[in-house]
Amino acid sequence: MQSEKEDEEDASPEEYLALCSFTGSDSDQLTFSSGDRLLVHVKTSSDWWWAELQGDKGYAPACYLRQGATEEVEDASLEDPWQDEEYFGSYGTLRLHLEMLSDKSRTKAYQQVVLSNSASLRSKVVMDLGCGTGIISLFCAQLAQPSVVYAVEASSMAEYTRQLVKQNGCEEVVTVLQGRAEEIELPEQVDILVSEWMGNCLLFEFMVESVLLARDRWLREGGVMWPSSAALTLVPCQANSYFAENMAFWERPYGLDFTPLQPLAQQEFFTKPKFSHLIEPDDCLSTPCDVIFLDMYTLKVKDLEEIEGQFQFCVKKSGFFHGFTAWFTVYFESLEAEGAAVELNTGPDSEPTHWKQTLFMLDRPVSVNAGDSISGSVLLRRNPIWRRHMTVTLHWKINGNTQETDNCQANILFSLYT
Ligand SMILES: N=C(N)NCC[C@H]1O[C@@H](n2cnc3c(N)ncnc32)[C@H](O)[C@@H]1O
Repeated sequence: MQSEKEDEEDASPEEYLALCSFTGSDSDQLTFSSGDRLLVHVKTSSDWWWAELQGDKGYAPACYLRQGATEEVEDASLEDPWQDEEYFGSYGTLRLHLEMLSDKSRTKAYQQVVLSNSASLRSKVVMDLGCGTGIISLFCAQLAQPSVVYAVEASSMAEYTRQLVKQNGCEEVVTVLQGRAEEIELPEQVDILVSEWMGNCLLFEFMVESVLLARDRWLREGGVMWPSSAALTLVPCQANSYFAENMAFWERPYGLDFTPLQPLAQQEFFTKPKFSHLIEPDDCLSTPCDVIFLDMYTLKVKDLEEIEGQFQFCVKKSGFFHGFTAWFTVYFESLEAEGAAVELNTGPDSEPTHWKQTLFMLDRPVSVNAGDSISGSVLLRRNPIWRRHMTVTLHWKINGNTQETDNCQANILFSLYT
């Protein structure tokens, strides 16, 4: 591999600054510290570059590198690391709100939460964080009798939300406040903090940070968080059609041999997550398992920097191990002592949601047999500069139960940003 890269290397490599430390997870990945200056020889893909540090060469994650001198990094901090203009700009138009409102599983789950707790919501003070068009606040006013709902929305959608509240006769109960939840002032503490904050792989967008800051500032002692907890679920899976469409395709297109393009296809298509993947239950090679659990009462903002979960899967049927699929479930505890929780499960056994699932492909498929074990860990690491982004690193190892399965292991790193 190194020799291939060497003859691809351009004459004038570019100098990049490491914005944070990275530990390479196998022989062809570089390890470097924040502040190191790397020479980038080949930008092999949008996510991985072939670089050099003090004579060592290997792949480096592009999102960790920034071109130019140190003062540029200070400039980076002057740029908005939350990219709020773009982020809240996107929520100022209807496209994303239409997608969320059209998602019946998601929206009806919140409606069910309000409905099944309507008696206990009487006279309560509610905060709907990131209310968007105000749908959850309108459910509260329509299906229960809270004393007030503070509907907080940072984007320009807030002015329309006010109109919707009036249009639906809820202005007595619902007060719309435009601003970031962590910056606005409320006249009182709240009994319930409800929010629909989940992004791809649960955490992408990191709106959850705003929810935690608002919890610490506005949720009264003994108040309720909706969702109350969240779980990220993982399963090793086959992805035959995705693999066929993006890799096998190059075997004999129109009777020609295009296989020299397969390494390019692997880099271009399989080194980034596939959002909105719909896994068939049959594609699961094992029983899915929750690898990360978040308690919304105890979770702290600093915990979000790195969240790690372990897994151990027993392969239940032979097939091709193409990758891992991830999804999440959030739970809404009942306001009544013995009441049943409501859950919103975005996995393959539930009605599809707009999040669907996320597929992480291996560099190359491994054939596995029933009884083999796939163990390892998943690490969600928040981007130290771009605060709505994160990387997902999957370390995995196969212990074959039979001679046929070659015992192998690898680590794959993915960057989650649009
Ligand atoms: N992944 C999601 N559920 N995104 C929903 C995001 C909704 O919450 C709004 N929002 C996100 N963060 C905040 C915040 N800190 N303060 C107020 N509104 C917010 C955003 O404008 C959009 O209407």
